[in-house]
Amino acid sequence: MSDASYDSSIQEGEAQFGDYFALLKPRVMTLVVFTAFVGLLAAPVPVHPFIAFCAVLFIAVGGGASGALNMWYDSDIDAVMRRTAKRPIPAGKVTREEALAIGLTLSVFSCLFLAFATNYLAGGLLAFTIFFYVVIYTMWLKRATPQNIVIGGAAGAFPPMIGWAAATGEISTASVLMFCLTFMWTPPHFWALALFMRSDYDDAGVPMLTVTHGRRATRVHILVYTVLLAALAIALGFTQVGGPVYLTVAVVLNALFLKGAVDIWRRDEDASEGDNFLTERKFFKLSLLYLFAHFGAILIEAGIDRMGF
Ligand code: HEM
Ligand SMILES: CC(C)=CCC/C(C)=C/CC/C(C)=C/COP(=O)(O)OP(=O)(O)O
Repeated sequence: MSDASYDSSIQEGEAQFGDYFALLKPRVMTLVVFTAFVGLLAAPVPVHPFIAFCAVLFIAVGGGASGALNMWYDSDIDAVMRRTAKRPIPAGKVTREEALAIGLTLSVFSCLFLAFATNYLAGGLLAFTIFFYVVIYTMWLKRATPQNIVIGGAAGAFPPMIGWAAATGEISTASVLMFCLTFMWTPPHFWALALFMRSDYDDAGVPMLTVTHGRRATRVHILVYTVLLAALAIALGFTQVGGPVYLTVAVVLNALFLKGAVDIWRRDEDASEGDNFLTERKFFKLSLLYLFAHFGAILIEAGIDRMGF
């Protein structure tokens, strides 16, 4: 369970708007929201621009709310890890109680508003996604098993399905395919970060794969998941979400991603310190471009379909 001991260091009135905003994990959520936006616009039904705007806004707020709840629960871990020690709660800017209140309030409002602005399925899916990230991943899996990312990754894969449901009121094959793409992408995305963050998870006692099975096994896992991801991503090119533009993007990016995974796999542990984990850092950055480009291509394909080409 989380420890609130450092809350005593909070000085009243110190928190600024930026500290509360940081609770929402805005940088991570930009790409999450983009995938939801693509899910919404790729759906083959016209959506009024104002409704589309509201839907994306409420999904963004719901995603942010789940980030605040994650920071509330994980404040003990965040205080120990270098990467997260400056977050608003461990930095003493925001109390755990404030983060909990903000997270719960925004969660309830975002789900209700999305349900009323679009439909109950979309609102329900958003609620389930928040529940999955906060309760299943953060409170349970993250501290329990090295498979935390593999199973918990489902949380981050739901947003395109939420967007699609907001537009259509349905779950369809196309939206499930988008889910699968993000789901398979999450483990290599995260394990690369775990590799170059080296001792962080070790210090915090979080059973990430790097900690429980070691760095060598993590490199092998990255390669295996990247091969599976490449097969899936290219196969999607021949489904209803794909087309020539998507296929071109998928072939190029999967070739680069596979090369990155092989470079990581071949890495000599002793060289790690010397080149400052450049290989892993590059792969992590490439993972962000990878998902952005695939979803961008899905959006272009939907636009081409709609124009009747
Ligand atoms: C459960 C699944 C996921 C895990 C465990 C995970 C883990 C992480 C972690 C630990 C970071 C570093 C964040 C930081 O230092 O604040 C990160 C960064 C990032 N993640 Fe993920 N991620 C997941 C899913 C996703 C998904 C689904 C997306 C987008 C669709 C995403 C997009 C990003 C982006 C854009 C960044 C870079 C943020 C920055 O520039 O600071 N992640 N991820
Ligand atoms: C719409 C909606 C509800 C979207 C949620 C999407 C989602 C689950 C994104 C996951 C993003 C993320 C930063 C995970 C970090 O894991 P972590 O919490 O272990 O990372 P940390 O160590 O940086 O806190």
